[in-house]
Amino acid sequence: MIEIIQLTKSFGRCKALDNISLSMQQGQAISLLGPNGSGKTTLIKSILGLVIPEKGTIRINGQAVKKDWAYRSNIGYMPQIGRYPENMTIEQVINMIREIRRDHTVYDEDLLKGFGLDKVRHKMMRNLSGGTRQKVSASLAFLFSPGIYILDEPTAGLDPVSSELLKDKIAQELSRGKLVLITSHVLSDLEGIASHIVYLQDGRLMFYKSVEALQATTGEERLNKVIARVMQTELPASSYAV
Ligand SMILES: Nc1ncnc2c1ncn2[C@@H]1O[C@H](COP(=O)(O)OP(=O)(O)OP(=O)(O)O)[C@@H](O)[C@H]1O
Repeated sequence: MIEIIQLTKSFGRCKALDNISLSMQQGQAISLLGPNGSGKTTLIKSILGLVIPEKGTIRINGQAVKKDWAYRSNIGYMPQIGRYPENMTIEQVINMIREIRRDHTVYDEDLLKGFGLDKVRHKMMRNLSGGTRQKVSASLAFLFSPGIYILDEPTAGLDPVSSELLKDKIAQELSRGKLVLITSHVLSDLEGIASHIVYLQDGRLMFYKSVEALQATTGEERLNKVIARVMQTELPASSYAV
């Protein structure tokens, strides 16, 4: 469970997050949406402790995250752009991460094998295509079966078959009661996965609602139509809440 209470983060005069409060539960797939620069990555990085907010509280499973980084071992993070030592092979990178996470002895290698990375494990990271690099990032995020997944544009650069494989894996983890926080500008990629939508704009929370509720109020079925309809409508302040 992730609780965010009155979170504010500024970069100079730019308020990247403005008094954000959210509560996300296990078994939910929360899709973080909003235009470029609306604060999505800043919110994700705040949860991961990679950005330090000037105000507010973040609690993971009831524990405030300030200064205690142990909580991060329960989060599988797939960054927008994965950065790895370029002179290492895929296998060396995976082994290095396994070594860092020595506490784990059981691995979820579904994606690693499904993407066929075991067959190209001797390839140098510097020689990988963008999509293969994404596959490495996805495989690492899922390797330790965490309780929480934070996936930043996970399907960007993946071919359709790999994208479906990843979506199936996300659905499987959701059925096991995991919490998934996911950003994507491709709404069709979130179809059938997202249970809730968080919409940010200029660092502010515009709304946080279940997909079911949004479908009911807009009368639309498909996610891109739902969001388009919501954005056309002037939302009253009362509908911003969960
Ligand atoms: N390290 C930083 N230094 C200065 N400004 C930053 C920094 N990181 C983010 N910002 C600013 O904070 C705002 C929110 O950025 P953020 O990356 O969170 O947006 P986003 O919603 O993830 O965008 P995108 O959809 O393009 O990935 C932007 O105005 C951005 O320029």
